[in-house]
Amino acid sequence: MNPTRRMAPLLAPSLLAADFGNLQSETERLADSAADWLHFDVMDGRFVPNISFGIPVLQAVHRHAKQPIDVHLMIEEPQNYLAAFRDAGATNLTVHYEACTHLHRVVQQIKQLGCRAGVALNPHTPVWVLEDIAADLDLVLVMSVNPGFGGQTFIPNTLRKVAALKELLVDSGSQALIEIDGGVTLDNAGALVEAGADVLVAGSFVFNSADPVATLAEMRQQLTALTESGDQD
Ligand SMILES: O=C(CO)[C@H](O)[C@H](O)COP(=O)(O)O
Repeated sequence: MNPTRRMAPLLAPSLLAADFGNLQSETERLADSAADWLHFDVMDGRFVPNISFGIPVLQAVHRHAKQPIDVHLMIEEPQNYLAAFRDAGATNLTVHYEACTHLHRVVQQIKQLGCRAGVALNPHTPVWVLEDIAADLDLVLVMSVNPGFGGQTFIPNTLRKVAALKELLVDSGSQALIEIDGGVTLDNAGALVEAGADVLVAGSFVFNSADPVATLAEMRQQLTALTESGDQD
């Protein structure tokens, strides 16, 4: 086996782009899809200029979900809500670097709750800020749009950033997964995986398509083919 080969990425459709009037059926139809995680975007109108949904909605989604729920907290003072989100069904809890003065403490709190600990970086935040905490992380979420809204255009600099992050994680001996969030489509997914992405979040591309389950299957098929062809190198 080629030691540098890429694994097919995990797929995490973002429920931000789902039909909120039918969240039960939206969640249930993903149950047997190619989705590995369900991505759940929490926005507070303070850290980001938009409000989405919170703890009671996560509880409701969790009742109908088969996949682990990947909770992305785009909120200020996330440390005050971690246990509530864990109790509501979060498997992964990702907080923003830019929202945490005491990031190390918050990461330890997430781990003590038994969740995977993730840290998200806004597009302007360089990856080197994670140098001294990388080894403690399970997940680094790279925002490839400015957080707050679905349906935005992918920021191309993300590719360079993912490659730099991959190098930092390897140098730190960190096993953290690299997750990309914002504007992900089949046009950029392959390049992201080549750069080092392990998890792809996709909202509009999946839910605005005619058949979200078929779109996820197509993503899975194309990205698996890409990673398998890398095996022959
Ligand atoms: O975190 C987010 C916005 O802050 C969304 O998860 C992200 O934008 C995914 O949506 P889309 O694929 O439509 O860009």
